[in-house]
Amino acid sequence: MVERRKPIKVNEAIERLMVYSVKGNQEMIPIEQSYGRFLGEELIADHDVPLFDRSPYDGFAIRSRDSKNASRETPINLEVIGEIGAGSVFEEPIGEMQAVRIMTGAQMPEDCDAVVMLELAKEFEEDEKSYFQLKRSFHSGDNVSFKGEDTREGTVLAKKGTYINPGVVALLATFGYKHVPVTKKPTIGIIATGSELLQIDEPLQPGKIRNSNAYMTQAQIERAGGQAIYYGQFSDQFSVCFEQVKNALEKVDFLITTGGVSVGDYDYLPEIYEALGAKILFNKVGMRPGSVTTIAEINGKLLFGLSGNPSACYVGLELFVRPIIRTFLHSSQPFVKKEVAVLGGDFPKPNPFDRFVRADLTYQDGKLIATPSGLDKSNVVSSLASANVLILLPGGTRGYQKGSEVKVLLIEDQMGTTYENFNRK
Ligand SMILES: Nc1nc2c(c(=O)[nH]1)N[C@H]1C(S)=C(S)[C@@H](COP(=O)(O)OP(=O)(O)OC[C@H]3O[C@@H](n4cnc5c(N)ncnc54)[C@H](O)[C@@H]3O)O[C@H]1N2
Ligand code: MOO
Ligand SMILES: [Mg+2]
Repeated sequence: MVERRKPIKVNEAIERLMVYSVKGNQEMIPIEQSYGRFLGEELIADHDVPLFDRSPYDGFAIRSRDSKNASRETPINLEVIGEIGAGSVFEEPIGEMQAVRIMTGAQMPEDCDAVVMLELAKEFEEDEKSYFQLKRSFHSGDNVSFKGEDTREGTVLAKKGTYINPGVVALLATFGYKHVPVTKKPTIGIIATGSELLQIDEPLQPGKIRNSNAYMTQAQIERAGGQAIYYGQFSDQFSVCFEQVKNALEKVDFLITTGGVSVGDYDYLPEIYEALGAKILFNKVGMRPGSVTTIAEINGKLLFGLSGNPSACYVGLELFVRPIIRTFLHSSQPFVKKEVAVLGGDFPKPNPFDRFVRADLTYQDGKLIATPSGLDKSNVVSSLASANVLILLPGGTRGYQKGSEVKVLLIEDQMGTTYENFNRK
């Protein structure tokens, strides 16, 4: 008699799993390699930015009070006594009706408090001295970029666990991080099981398929911020797979297997968990695809038994492995971001389980439109390539019509969300 498994809800599965999430340690890496990593420490401004008042324009630094009476009818002439390019400092005193030619980014001379753009100054020479004519008055602070206006010393600019995007890289450079503290990537082993699997470069043979899951999961792990270690593909033999799983488990932070997790004659993963003495957290989830996703724990280490079916494997990884990777990286938003979209095509298939439909998200007239990206079967691989979201269709309905409001999971987004937001109905 085949084993009857009792499905649990997706959120219940996530909650059981997250009990075993762990957080990683820090390492220092060169800033050039920091893009796409996760901050290992809070980023706090240790000085004001800018550190000095500076000119935001090419122009003339003036003492605003000298311009008080300037107007179209009564223009004034200011003498230009020097010039400063960005990176230089003008230290001489500036007297009444005097100005300094100043370039964008240069530090304001101490005696000046406003900048006249070059376009407003009519320059001329007289008695070998330089002057410009000005036809309007300026207030103190006009056209000055002030010390600390960008950010103040002591401000927390990014939390530990923040995804390092190019903007964060700019901040790191601004504060002198030649080396950046990041969290070490978790190592995630991958083992593909299946006697039908061909190596990627083998010619096709009757009854056999190429192993796509191994490479797909490597890419997904990298997108999530982990370090994938591929341990190879193995035929459906208990002893071979058991040894591989046992050995790989010792070397990695988490282990993924694909295939062999259902109730078939050659699905050996359940026996392997038993032989290892691992605790099964769940072996059936009320979702499609990926209902067979099985997660076990041994000595605090998680073993992700993902389905062999490519789409089920893909969804299982995004829902269960990704938050574990992101939590390891100290992200406070480890879950896939959820948004509201309009369903771009009918989805008539009724389903008792929650369904995660591969879909393509586009923008039309200010709305997000999510359109299923191909055949919605768990063993399908072609609908994955153009999928940038998973449409979440709650179970227990007779299907969904085009135009319905649906929730979508943004699998290409890097910012993520909290469990509370992810779980919100
Ligand atoms: N009697 C039942 N049969 C099945 C059930 C069930 O509840 N009762 N569940 C079905 C569901 S749902 C899924 S999903 C699959 C899960 O199967 P397994 O996780 O055990 O995976 P396999 O049997 O090894 O393979 C399934 C499928 O995927 C292909 N595959 C496997 N590995 C790869 C790979 N690395 N790259 C590409 N494709 C792969 C494999 O050839 C099979 O076609 O079970 C259902 N059956
Ligand atoms: O795990 Mo299966 O994908 O529900 O078809
Ligand atoms: Mg199977």
